[in-house]
Amino acid sequence: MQAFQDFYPENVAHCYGCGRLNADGHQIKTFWDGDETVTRFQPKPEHTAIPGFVYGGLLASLIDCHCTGTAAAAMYRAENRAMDSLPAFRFVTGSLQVSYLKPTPLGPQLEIRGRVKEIKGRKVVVEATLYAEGVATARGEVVALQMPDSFTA
Ligand SMILES: CCCCCCCCCCCCCCCC(=O)SCCNC(=O)CCNC(=O)[C@H](O)C(C)(C)COP(=O)(O)OP(=O)(O)OC[C@H]1O[C@@H](n2cnc3c(N)ncnc32)[C@H](O)[C@@H]1OP(=O)(O)O
Repeated sequence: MQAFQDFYPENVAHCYGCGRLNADGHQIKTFWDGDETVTRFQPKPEHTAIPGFVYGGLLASLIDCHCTGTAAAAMYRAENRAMDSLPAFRFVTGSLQVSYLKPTPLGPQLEIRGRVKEIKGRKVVVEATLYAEGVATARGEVVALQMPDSFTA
């Protein structure tokens, strides 16, 4: 099954968090699960904050890219379009808010689940919860905006 990120056009597929063409990046993969979206990610030992626990910046990055991917997929769904149809929707982060609820243990695979809160014009608001072994350890919200033309290099 193809992930949302597998549909990103080449010129927006280098993001450190989600770009499939960024060999050194996280290359997250996000899928629909009913009305929710899900990403699973295995942190590495170098993603340490305090020994035994995951660095919060990584968690923010996972939530960020999970939500921008969800925003793009949700816009396709709202318009009843296939994700490989043109023109492509491209989203960037307007704002990213993260609350760290509990320390996130380093070791288990993490699961991020997202839900679309609002679609309005070029804006999609997505909320996400990050779980370690079924326990919610972080929660976030992203305001994703369709990328203006000025963003392309
Ligand atoms: C699946 C198939 C694939 C298809 C293909 C997909 C490609 C998918 C590529 C992904 C690629 C990786 C993405 C990674 C995530 C980053 O790491 S992206 C990098 C970090 N983000 C940035 O650098 C963004 C920099 N900021 C900007 O470029 C501009 O400020 C923005 C965010 C585009 C907004 O500017 P704008 O479009 O002129 O916004 P504007 O028209 O003023 O406002 C529109 C609405 O958004 C709201 N808004 C605007 N800015 C903000 C803000 N900063 N905070 C909150 N709300 C805001 C406004 O209040 C307004 O809301 P309403 O009044 O309509 O309710």
